Amino acid sequence: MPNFEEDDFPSTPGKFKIERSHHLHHGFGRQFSRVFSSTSTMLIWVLFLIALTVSFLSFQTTVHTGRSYGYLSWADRKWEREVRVSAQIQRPHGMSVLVTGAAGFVGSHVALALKKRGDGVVGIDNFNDYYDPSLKQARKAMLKRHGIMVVEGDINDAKKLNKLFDVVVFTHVMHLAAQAGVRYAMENPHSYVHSNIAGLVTLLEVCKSANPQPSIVWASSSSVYGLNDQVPFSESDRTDQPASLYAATKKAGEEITHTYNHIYGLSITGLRFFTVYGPWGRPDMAYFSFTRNILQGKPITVYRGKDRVDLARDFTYIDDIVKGCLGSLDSSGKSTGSGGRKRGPAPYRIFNLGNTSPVTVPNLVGILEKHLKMKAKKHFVDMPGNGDVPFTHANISAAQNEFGYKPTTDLETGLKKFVRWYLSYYGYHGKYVN
Ligand SMILES: O=C(O)[C@H]1O[C@H](OP(=O)(O)OP(=O)(O)OC[C@H]2O[C@@H](n3ccc(=O)[nH]c3=O)[C@H](O)[C@@H]2O)[C@H](O)[C@@H](O)[C@H]1O
Repeated sequence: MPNFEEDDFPSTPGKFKIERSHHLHHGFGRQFSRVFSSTSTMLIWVLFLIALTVSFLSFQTTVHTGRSYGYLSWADRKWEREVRVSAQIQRPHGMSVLVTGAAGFVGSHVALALKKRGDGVVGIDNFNDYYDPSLKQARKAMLKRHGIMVVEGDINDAKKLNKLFDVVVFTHVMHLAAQAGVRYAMENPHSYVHSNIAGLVTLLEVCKSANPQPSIVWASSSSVYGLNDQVPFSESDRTDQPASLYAATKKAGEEITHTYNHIYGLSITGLRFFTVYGPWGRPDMAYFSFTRNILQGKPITVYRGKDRVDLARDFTYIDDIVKGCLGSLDSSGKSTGSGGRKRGPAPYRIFNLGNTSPVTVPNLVGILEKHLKMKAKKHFVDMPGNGDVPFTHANISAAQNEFGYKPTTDLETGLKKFVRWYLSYYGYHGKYVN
């Protein structure tokens, strides 16, 4: 691994540098004022020290980026070669795609689908421990077997992102790295700001300065509809009443990407995913944790809405979502800017990617019981006021018209595939399941 793989980076940009120079100047300043009485001598020494500090810092930067003086270690070269190979396009008119969150659920599926059809793919993921990182490592290993490299790094790390853009001319960015989960936002609000706001801005800054600029497709969320009660949810419906901080950060993402489209000419497509599920899924989601608990004989908590009305979700199978992502990339149109300047208007699009047939949570449990051949121990509780919404239901006609999006997997079929994967992945033979 080259050094920059292990580098720390400030999550508040500039903070580290400011403190460092402050310390240097004050500490040395006090010492020298004792030694030199003449003001002019001291001034010369101060100037000399500033020059020395500046040249030292620029040398450090050179060593880290390996750019300005042609310095490149063997490890850097090997890493760059791996990145280039992973990004190689293997079909006519193919694309080279940077997939953020590539070790995540949707990211790993999209990366694989792109690679399989001959596109170049490089992934980046911070492998955080929001849920079991070993599942992320397993997805990474699976991608590696298919020739896809996943770089370990955070989207707040502009240096690492710039390095990737130096090595590869990315035509597209599929931005799926995010802090997911609706209810966890009450526990750890800052992680949502860190990834979904600050990380997004860092990524957009890098993309806007890239030459040529890539087209960007990114994951928004059905949760932006919040308390909207128009059914089914259309892209033109109200999205200014979020029910969770997660939803609010995704909505903010839609506004932020709009400004980058408007000012810099970046081509932007936001996809509002509706409760995506399937093999290699996220352990924090209901269908996944219910499966685990049912198999372990543990109770599950089923939330109920006002007046004991069942909650419902427009559960959408991963393969349908992948088709929607690829369709969005293929139809995204080009960014128009270069060198950080807009040259003309670029596409700005938002699409729902749902299944168009909501299913209640008790029905979801019933399907799982059938596939697992086991009964769930259900505890019904009133929906806590923690960001949940009573139902979701997508109108998908915009995506259908634009790139032929048409989901084909119902919940019964999709959960059967999920259960098969779950049992095989966790080696379940009637014993303890992790
Ligand atoms: O579409 C999205 O944009 C979001 O989809 C997903 O959120 P949700 O639709 O809330 O999925 P999920 O947690 O599986 O709960 C499903 C149902 O089970 C109910 N639920 C949940 C947990 C529980 O213990 N009991 C329960 O009844 C719960 O009340 C709900 O009715 C993603 O996680 C999120 O990251 C985001 O992408």
